[in-house]
Amino acid sequence: MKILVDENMPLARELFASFGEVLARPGRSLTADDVHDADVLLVRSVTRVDEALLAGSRVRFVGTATIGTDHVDLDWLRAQGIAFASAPGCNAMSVVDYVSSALLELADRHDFALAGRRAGIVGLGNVGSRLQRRLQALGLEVLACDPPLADAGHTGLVDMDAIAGCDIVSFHTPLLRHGAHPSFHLADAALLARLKPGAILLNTSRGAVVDNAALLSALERRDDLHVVLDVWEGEPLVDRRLAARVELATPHIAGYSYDGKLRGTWMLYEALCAFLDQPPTMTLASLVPDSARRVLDLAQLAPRRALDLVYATYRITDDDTAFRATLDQTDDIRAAAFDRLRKQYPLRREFATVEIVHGGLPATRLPVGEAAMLRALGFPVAG
Ligand SMILES: NC(=O)c1ccc[n+]([C@@H]2O[C@H](COP(=O)([O-])OP(=O)(O)OC[C@H]3O[C@@H](n4cnc5c(N)ncnc54)[C@H](O)[C@@H]3O)[C@@H](O)[C@H]2O)c1
Ligand SMILES: O=C(O)[C@H](O)[C@H](O)COP(=O)(O)O
Repeated sequence: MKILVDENMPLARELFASFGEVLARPGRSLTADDVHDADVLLVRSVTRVDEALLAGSRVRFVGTATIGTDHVDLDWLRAQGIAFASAPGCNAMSVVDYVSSALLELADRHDFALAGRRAGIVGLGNVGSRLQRRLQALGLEVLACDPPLADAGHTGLVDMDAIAGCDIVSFHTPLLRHGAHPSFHLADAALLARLKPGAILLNTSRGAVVDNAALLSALERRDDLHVVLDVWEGEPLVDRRLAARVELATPHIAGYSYDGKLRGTWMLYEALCAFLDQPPTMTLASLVPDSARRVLDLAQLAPRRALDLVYATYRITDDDTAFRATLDQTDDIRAAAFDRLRKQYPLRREFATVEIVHGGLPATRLPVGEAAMLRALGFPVAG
């Protein structure tokens, strides 16, 4: 059996070699020629999977090691009887860690407290629901808008009018161009105009959920919005005028924790085992190498504010700085740099996996306030 995988998928050889020959290729430039004699195709979000790629090929199973599936023509796969699997929730905590870091950074920069602010989450699925819990733990009031969930009878949700009036608005919907609740350009000129002065807008979903041209024109007219963008219309080529006006700009790496990427590959391994009716012979925990272990030593941190605790683990400003350094290059070089930053992304562990110690020893009997702060941020603290 021939298994073609995106080269940006950690531990794919280790996981799939028992099924057959594993070939790794750059996902963005995969062609029908690369794919035609593969039996299994495993991609990430940068490969458009449709009739043009697969017609006439041997592929019987397609997996995407991502949450989003907007790059896959699911109807066509279904019509062809090609099995499909994605990785729902694989990197949701990574996005929550990213958004937490962004908000703590902006609160520090502009000297305001997050507690007591009102956050509006658009899309209360795997990411949104986990983010809701994190923000509530940090003392924010959280409203959520999710019309498909409301249609299904979920209560306590609000509409976009209520979201527009929040201090923080964060998008976590799939990119849907059709259907009852399309999300394409959900943040359009009208919604952007309704955001209150000082509002924080974050998009970590898909670039086109926010109308990028409308956002640029809003930011050219008003300087009272704080914007954090991880996803962009036209990736890998980003509008640099927009990037220049955004406070934190990153190259689609919110979900790029090591845990999130590995979990994505793992979920496809489980799905392929089920498809082939074979029991899994490995465990996810056994795949994490010792070199990926990350320790946060509280004795080496002073002061120990929430931002310091987070930055000892993940510093969003490093991603922002590295991305901005590429923006004055020619279009070709910038687009290549967007993909290179993602391919060579430094190892980042999710807060929940970091070992908390004090002076090298397991951290027991932490001051109550400190333990509560660590817990609210998602670090593994007992109690
Ligand atoms: N930047 C990144 O690295 C990164 C990482 C993970 C996910 N994502 C993106 O974030 C999206 C959300 O991830 P998820 O795991 O929470 O997905 P999910 O499918 O678990 O949840 C999406 C939620 O959005 C809701 N929704 C759908 N249309 C809506 C609309 N028009 N308005 C409001 N809500 C709507 C759905 O009902 C669902 O509850 C993914 O589809 C993916 O595109 C990006
Ligand atoms: O949908 C997802 O899971 C995320 O957007 C994911 O982080 C995308 O990463 P990529 O597939 O582009 O490597």
